[in-house]
Amino acid sequence: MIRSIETLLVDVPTIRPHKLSVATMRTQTLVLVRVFCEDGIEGWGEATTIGGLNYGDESPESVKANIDAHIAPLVVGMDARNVAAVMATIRRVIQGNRFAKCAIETALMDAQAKRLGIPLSELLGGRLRDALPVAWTLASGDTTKDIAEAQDMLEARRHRIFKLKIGLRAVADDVAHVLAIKKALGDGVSVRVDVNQAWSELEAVNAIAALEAGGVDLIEQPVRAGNRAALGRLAARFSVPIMADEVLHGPQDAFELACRAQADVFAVKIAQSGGLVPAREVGAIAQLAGIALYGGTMLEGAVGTAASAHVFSTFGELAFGTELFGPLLLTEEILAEPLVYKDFMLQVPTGPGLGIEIDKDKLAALRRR
Ligand SMILES: O=C(O)C[C@H]1C=CC(=O)O1
Ligand SMILES: [Mn+2]
Repeated sequence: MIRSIETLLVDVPTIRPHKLSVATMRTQTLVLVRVFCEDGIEGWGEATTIGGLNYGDESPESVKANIDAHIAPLVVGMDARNVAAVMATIRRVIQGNRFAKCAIETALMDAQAKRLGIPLSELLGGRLRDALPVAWTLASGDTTKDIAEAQDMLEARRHRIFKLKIGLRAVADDVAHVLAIKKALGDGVSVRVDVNQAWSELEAVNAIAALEAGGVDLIEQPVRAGNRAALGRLAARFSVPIMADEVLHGPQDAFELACRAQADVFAVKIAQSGGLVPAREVGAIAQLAGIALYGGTMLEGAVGTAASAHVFSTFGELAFGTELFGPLLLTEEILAEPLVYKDFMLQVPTGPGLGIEIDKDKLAALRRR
């Protein structure tokens, strides 16, 4: 039985300012959810977003308030061992709130997998890989600093895929910034851009032509999420793959984008999808439609990152790798044993549940009062 649900906000400074077209992050607010079950087992989930309400339509505070006031009272007392039934009730009764739903589903699945003594990935059909390629995002706002940062990552064998955050400056300046980085890093390194919806279709046409010619190998959400037709026209026009991110809020969007061939690649995010099972469904739709997969992040900490890793480990095809570097952007570690990043990959945890152990003293010291 689900005995109680606790929600925590944890503000952690980032290692440097992280500049997106929609926000400059200096701290990240982790939204953590802990489900206590009658049998003594507890599960953890996460509903972290980016930049308050700058990125998505749920904020850390709204997630906490809505879980505390609406979701927890709905499910306390239900059978914790029947995760599907609990989630079906939540999805029937609660509108929207995809991040909150994801955190609850993660915590319930963490608890259930611990109960069964298996890694969470095995509740989702089973893993096909034990390690995932991990991109790093260059977003210091400064070309020279970004190049130096990328070179350090290459040398440390931590990342060899780089995603550049653009869309804040004039288009020509952004293009020059990207091409300078691509030139400095060379052919063996994958350079991609994430525009976070900042361009008009016309700006996108001109910029993508230059980026494609310069060897950039992926263009993420160049135009606003509401303009799916423009995304589809860009996907048809260019050979460099166009990736859907903000437009993709779960299986229904995945289905519609796939039907209209409006993206070449899906950035699958567990929270944006509304949970771990819906994220698996987004992956299944992509695979049926011949759309390539990328494992995305909302810059979650260790809990959401581990949960994402379990989901992405079940994907048969993951052509563009992942960007599960969230914990590495933070100045504080909240796990007793950090997640393992080595040889350009994140190791998918192998222990029961999420396979992580929270440092509770650390959390107690960091949580918002
Ligand atoms: O993809 C996004 O839009 C959000 C996020 C992912 C990596 C990063 O730096 O920001
Ligand atoms: Mn993105």
